[in-house]
Parts: sequence; structure tokens; C-alpha cells
Amino acid sequence: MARALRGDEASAALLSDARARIAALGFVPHLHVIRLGEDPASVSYVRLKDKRAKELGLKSTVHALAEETTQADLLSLIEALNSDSDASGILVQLPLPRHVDETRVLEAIDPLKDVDGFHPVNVGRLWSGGDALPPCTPQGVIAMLRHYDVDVAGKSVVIVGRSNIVGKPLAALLLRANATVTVAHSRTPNLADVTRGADVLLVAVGRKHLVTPDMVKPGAVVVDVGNTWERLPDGKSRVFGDVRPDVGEVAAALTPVPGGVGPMTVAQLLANTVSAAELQRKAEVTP
Ligand SMILES: Nc1nc(=O)c2c([nH]1)NC[C@@H]1CN(c3ccc(C(=O)N[C@@H](CCC(=O)O)C(=O)O)cc3)C=[N+]21
Repeated sequence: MARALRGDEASAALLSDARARIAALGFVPHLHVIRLGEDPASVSYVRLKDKRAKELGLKSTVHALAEETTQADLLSLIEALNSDSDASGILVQLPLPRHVDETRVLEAIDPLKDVDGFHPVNVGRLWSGGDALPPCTPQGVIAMLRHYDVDVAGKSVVIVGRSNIVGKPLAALLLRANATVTVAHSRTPNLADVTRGADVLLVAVGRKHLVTPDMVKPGAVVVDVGNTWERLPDGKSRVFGDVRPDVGEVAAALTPVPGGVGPMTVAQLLANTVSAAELQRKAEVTP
């Protein structure tokens, strides 16, 4: 059986480092999360972020706005938080309702407060090697691999999925770590032939159990970024990954869902909130 790469275990180092950096700052960073509407997954993720932020000792405010909130009102809130020195980090939970232009909203956030790392300035710096706030899930995956001593340098790494949130930034981070990176997606013919070449396989598509054991090289490390919610006959909701659990019979190591990448994403968000506070302080003293 594959080794389980556990998010609770791997995030401990990230969180204790964040705690020490908060103490060194001399003030408590403040995370602001904005959510529109009542999509059950968004409500539950935002609640988790708020809870973990407070457990770490950060200040955390959730702005739960109506689904019908206008783009202009959302932009005014973001501008108010941009100029509020007590707001260290701003996150707008995605997906947004259809009447709101996601690009406009993400570009309105001050890059130094952009704890999601989605602003074009942070995306550009991520690819060119500058001082960027990295996106939480991809950087959380890197922290996970580092914690379990998975060295990607010189390895054949395959990412399935090319989203702006996970696949593309993950490619940037893995290139920086000297991996040979292949990005596969829905238009890749013979996906299994590509995934079978991977020493490290990362799957971020959002389709339940897309990856089966025949698609995985024996001994590979497999990271499952999938989160598909399903309501079961008993009325309870459960979350499923993109990787079928029996992949654990061929892989050397596998991240479980839940309990793998998800907790790393949240821990990285908190670490980014501390980084944002540090960057803002640096910008104040060096005009
Ligand atoms: N602006 C923005 N930034 C995001 O980072 C963002 C977003 N929008 N929209 C949705 C996705 C999804 N996402 C997750 C966060 C935590 C878990 C997580 O902790 N999952 C638990 C299970 C869920 C639970 O226990 O409630 C686990 O895998 O163990 C998963 C997924 C962040 N996202």
C-alpha cells in the first residue's frame, strides 16, 4: 500500500513557522474573506478558513454578502480594504456569481494584500522568479512534497489540469524546483500514456476518480487536488478526489481526500496572510 501523504502532518511546520513570524511582527495580521451567496461548498470552505485563522491567532473577518451584490459594491469594499491599514490580506471566494466579472475583481485587489496570489502582478512574479505571494493550493502542494522529502529535481512530473488556480501556477513552481514538467488537459489524446510516464503525478481536474490504477507508473508519487462534493442517499455530503483510492495499490505515496491537499491549502493561506503583513511593512520602510 502507498504511503499516505497527510495534510495535517505536513502543515504543522508551516503553521508553527507562521506563529513565530506573527510574534516577530509585533502586531496581529488581519485576514478578510469576502463571499457572495450561499453556495454550500463556499460557505463551508470560508468557515474553515476563518476557524483555522483564529486558531493560529490571526484576526479574521468574513464579509458574507448577498448573491445579488453588485460588482460596483464589491469593488467599493475591496477599495476600502485596500486602504485600510488593519487589513493585511484580502480573499474573494470563487466562484463568483455570473453577473460579476471575476478578472475585474481580482485585479482590484492590492497585490501586496492578494493572499490568493491571483493578481496578474503576483502571477507574473511567480513565473519570472520575483517576490510573489504564491497561490495557496500550488504552494501547499510544494510544501507537502518538501515535508515528505519528495525531490522533484530532474524528475518527470505530470500535471493533469490547466486552471489558473492550480495547474498553471503549479507548473511554474515545479519548473523552479527543476522538474521536467508536462501539463495535460481535457484535449490531451491518450491521457493514460502521458500519466504513466510520471514519476510524480498531480491531478487537478475536478472529476471524481478520473485517475485509475492502470494510468499510474508503479512506485509513482500521486497528489490528488480534486474536491468533488456529492450528496449520498443518506442525505449527507461527501468529498471525493480525482484519484480512485485503489491507485494506492500501485503508487508509492498518495495524498488522501479529504485530509491531503485541502488542509495544506488552508495552512498556506494563513502563511500568505503573514507574508502579506511582512511585505506591507517592508514597503512602508523602503519607499
Ligand atoms: N478565492 C479562492 N481561493 C481559494 O483558495 C479557493 C476558492 N476561492 N474557491 C474554492 C477553492 C477550494 N478550496 C479548498 C479549501 C480547503 C479545502 C479543504 O480543506 N478540504 C478538506 C475537506 C473539506 C472539509 O473538511 O470541509 C480536505 O480536503 O481535507 C478544500 C478546498 C479553496 N478554494
